[in-house]
Amino acid sequence: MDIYLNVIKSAEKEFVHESFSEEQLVALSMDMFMAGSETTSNTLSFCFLYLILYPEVQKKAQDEIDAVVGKIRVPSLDDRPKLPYVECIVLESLRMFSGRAFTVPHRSLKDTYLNGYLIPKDVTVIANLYGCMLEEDCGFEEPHIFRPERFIRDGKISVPENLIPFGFGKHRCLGETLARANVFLFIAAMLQKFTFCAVPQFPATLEWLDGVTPRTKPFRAVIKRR
Ligand code: HEM
Repeated sequence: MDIYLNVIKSAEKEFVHESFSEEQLVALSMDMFMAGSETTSNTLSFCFLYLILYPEVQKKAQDEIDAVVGKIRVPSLDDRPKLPYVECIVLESLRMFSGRAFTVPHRSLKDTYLNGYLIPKDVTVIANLYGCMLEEDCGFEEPHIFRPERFIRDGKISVPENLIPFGFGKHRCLGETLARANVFLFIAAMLQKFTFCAVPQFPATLEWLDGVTPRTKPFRAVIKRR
């Protein structure tokens, strides 16, 4: 923001591209809020829906948080390397959210061959994230099961190359670091203090809604203080 404002101010002194204007800055700020808030909150909705449906995952994360952080101080980003299971819940939640989506549309700038297929100039190109992360033969074993352990190999976190919840290439999501940190802190802080349980009269289902980004259908939970 500061850099952008400085560039606008310097326009009086030197040539600056016309797209640097206050109007453009407002539009960009809106883009950041829209791209950042809905995606992060919908990832968290999928996360908590799955945690209710998979209580054993929740218990394992709580055991890890209790052992590393304890119950008094709030988890911080410094705890991240010591909470690999929570980190894997973040990855699995991103897979479940983004795996129900497509990337934003792009345009091919010139005739391009990809795996022998011609993609002509000026064609709209959209990557199918569902095909990469949730479809039956996408490379993840039993892709519809919420299984954070799938990312642990020989005791270490190992991320397969088709886990691409933030897209890939030049226009890969620029908010990835912020989003992953936020989702991690939210999950760790919530599970440290609360347990999320299903409500027998209103069983949660994996039905979801399409929109700008995918979201869960509203569901109920009993939240118990630990
Ligand atoms: C869990 C959270 C998030 C997910 C899953 C996510 C996912 C994505 C995906 C899939 C794309 C499209 C990439 C492509 O077309 O190849 C994208 C683009 C983008 N994201 Fe995110 N995003 C998240 C959070 C954020 C946050 C927090 C911000 C900003 C603070 C943000 C800003 C953007 C912007 C500006 C683009 C367009 C990038 C470009 O076209 O160059 N995102 N995001």
